[in-house]
Amino acid sequence: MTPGARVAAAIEILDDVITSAREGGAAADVLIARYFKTRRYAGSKDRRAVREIVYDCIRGLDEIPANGRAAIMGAQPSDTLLFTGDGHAPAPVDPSETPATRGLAPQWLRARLGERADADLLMRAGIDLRVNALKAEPDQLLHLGSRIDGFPHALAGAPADISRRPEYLSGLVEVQDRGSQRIAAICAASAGMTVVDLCAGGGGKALALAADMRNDGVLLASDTDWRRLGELPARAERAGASIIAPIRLDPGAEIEALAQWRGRADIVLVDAPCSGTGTWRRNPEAKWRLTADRLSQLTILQARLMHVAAALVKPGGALIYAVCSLLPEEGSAQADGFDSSGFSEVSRKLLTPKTDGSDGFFIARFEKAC
Ligand SMILES: C[S@@+](CC[C@H](N)C(=O)[O-])C[C@H]1O[C@@H](n2cnc3c(N)ncnc32)[C@H](O)[C@@H]1O
Repeated sequence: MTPGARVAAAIEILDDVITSAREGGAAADVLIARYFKTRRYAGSKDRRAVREIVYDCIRGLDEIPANGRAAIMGAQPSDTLLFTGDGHAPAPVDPSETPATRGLAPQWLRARLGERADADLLMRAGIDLRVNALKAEPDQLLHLGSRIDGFPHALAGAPADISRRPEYLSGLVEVQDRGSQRIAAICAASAGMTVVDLCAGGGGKALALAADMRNDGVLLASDTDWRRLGELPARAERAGASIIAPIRLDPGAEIEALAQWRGRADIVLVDAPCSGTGTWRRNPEAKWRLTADRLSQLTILQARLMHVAAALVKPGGALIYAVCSLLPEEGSAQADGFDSSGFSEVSRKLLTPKTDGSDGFFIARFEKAC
């Protein structure tokens, strides 16, 4: 592909990314893969170059742009020189066209993030691994990454093809951001406990908890997204995690499904559904998908799930609340508003890409009086 053809391809993909962000469609990664599936003439260098243009545009613009051309004109003005109309290059710029504006995120979100609206939120992230303590020790796997101070199971800088490597396929390592590993550490699960991972999704944290429990005890992994939960058994098998019991929930009827565990859990993790503002390094277009309405629905759900979780904790047990968000309404305000009687907050932590090299997370631990 010529440089002009690459930019034209990026424009087409950006048009799709923009429509998809407006309509709640597929993520940018999926759209890029879909685009190239039907364009076999594009080599790996072309794909990489186009992908980079697309992501640089998404990272570099504040509000959702009018279209792909405006995105390139705003974020990569030098590429506008390739708008020549020759061959497969984009048509020349029309004087009526306005470039999109550069910036971190839409204005309303920047205002809510306040001082946390930092460029590091959108920097490219490396791949962190969690060494699966059920099967291996970090020192055996230093060829896959380097150790990170303060994260006993983590390796940083894993190769991009990690999911095809034998160490991954045989469950010695999981791909897991160090921030997620910190959440599991704050849970402090250990052998023999009863642990509930209330919002388990595909089980990333549940697998870390199973390793901390040394496969001894009861570990319930529940979620309302049955498809995501359905990924867990195969992942657990690969990791050798034998104590995870998936539980399908229906929204609004979580307590009923978990009734037999009321007041019995040593630890309940609420890895709550959230805006994902802490994961923009990996999904930068999420900044264009979030609306104030969606955010307020999420905060209502988060508060309700903390309430559900509180009912499951036994005297002397703990509730850990976590979100991959840096918005105060999903983090500190939720912790401040949690008023279940008998609980007291024992720690809270904000992880950010800038200070911790992790995705952005808010994590609070509450303990129930004995
Ligand atoms: C941040 S994700 C969890 C990620 C997961 N813990 C992991 O480590 O991979 C939040 C999850 O909450 C789930 N969720 C949404 N509403 C829920 C509800 N009412 N009860 C339980 N889980 C819910 C979503 O389906 C989603 O999987």
